[in-house]
Amino acid sequence: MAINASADPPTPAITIDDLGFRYPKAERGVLGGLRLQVPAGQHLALIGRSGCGKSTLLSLIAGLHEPTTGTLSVLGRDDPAGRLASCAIMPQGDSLLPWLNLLDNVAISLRNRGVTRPQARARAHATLHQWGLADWEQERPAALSGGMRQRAALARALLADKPILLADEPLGALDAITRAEVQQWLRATIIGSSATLIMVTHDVDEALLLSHRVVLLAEPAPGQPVSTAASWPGWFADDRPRELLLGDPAFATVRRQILQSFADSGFGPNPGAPR
Ligand SMILES: Nc1ncnc2c1ncn2[C@@H]1O[C@H](COP(=O)(O)OP(=O)(O)OP(=O)(O)O)[C@@H](O)[C@H]1O
Repeated sequence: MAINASADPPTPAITIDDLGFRYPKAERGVLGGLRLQVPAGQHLALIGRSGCGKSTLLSLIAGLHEPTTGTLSVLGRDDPAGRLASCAIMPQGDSLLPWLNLLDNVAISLRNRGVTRPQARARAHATLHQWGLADWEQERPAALSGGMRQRAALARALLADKPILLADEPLGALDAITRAEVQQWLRATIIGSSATLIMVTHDVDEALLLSHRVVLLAEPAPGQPVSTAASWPGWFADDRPRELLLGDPAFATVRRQILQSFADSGFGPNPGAPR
């Protein structure tokens, strides 16, 4: 990941101003008064209680929904087609196609961009090789571990070569040990990507490890639409190994602050949520 070293402020890839959104026929809005700027190349982690609107926000950015109020632009385009054209989407789960082998699952991103089948397969093979998955490229997703599937899904999303990657709980289905391994691997792998990443996660450590900034979405008061409640710097630019970062007292302090803010945001429907 290139760190912007110039004195100029980084160009925003995504600008969200006073955004509100209500699903058709819903009694109340999901999001309201939301403001957010994501500089190009930044990794942003979105956290918030279940049902607070994180996936909805990703869909809005990708042009799959339209704001009810306010504005939202992606690389200067506010029309849905223009927003969608800039975004690769990694939905919850790995979303690999079960009837295709790994090679064709990854190659599909390039085929969608008009690349010929042989060329798409050659590039997919090179990527799978680079990511340690080439030995499994003829296997179907069901024959692979969860960690392998997630890596393949990420390879597919990155090969789409879009400037913005929207990932909805990309590691959510993994067990704790595999998840830690994939987090470490991801830190090393996406370091060279210039993509702007917006990632939803329920894991505060993961949010801090994989992002430059962590943003909490929460209701400002009970029953009100969710907005941006707070944000903290993330640790993605710190290249120390994951275990060292987790043991760093400064990291632990920010993690505590985030968990406290999360607890204080407990107006939502979660049973037993602290008030
Ligand atoms: N298609 C839809 N129509 C109506 N309401 C919806 C629709 N999709 C989501 N919602 C509602 O919008 C709210 C936000 O949902 P969303 O999936 O964005 O939350 P989330 O923060 O991503 O949740 P989670 O962390 O559990 O995945 C929820 O109350 C949900 O029930």
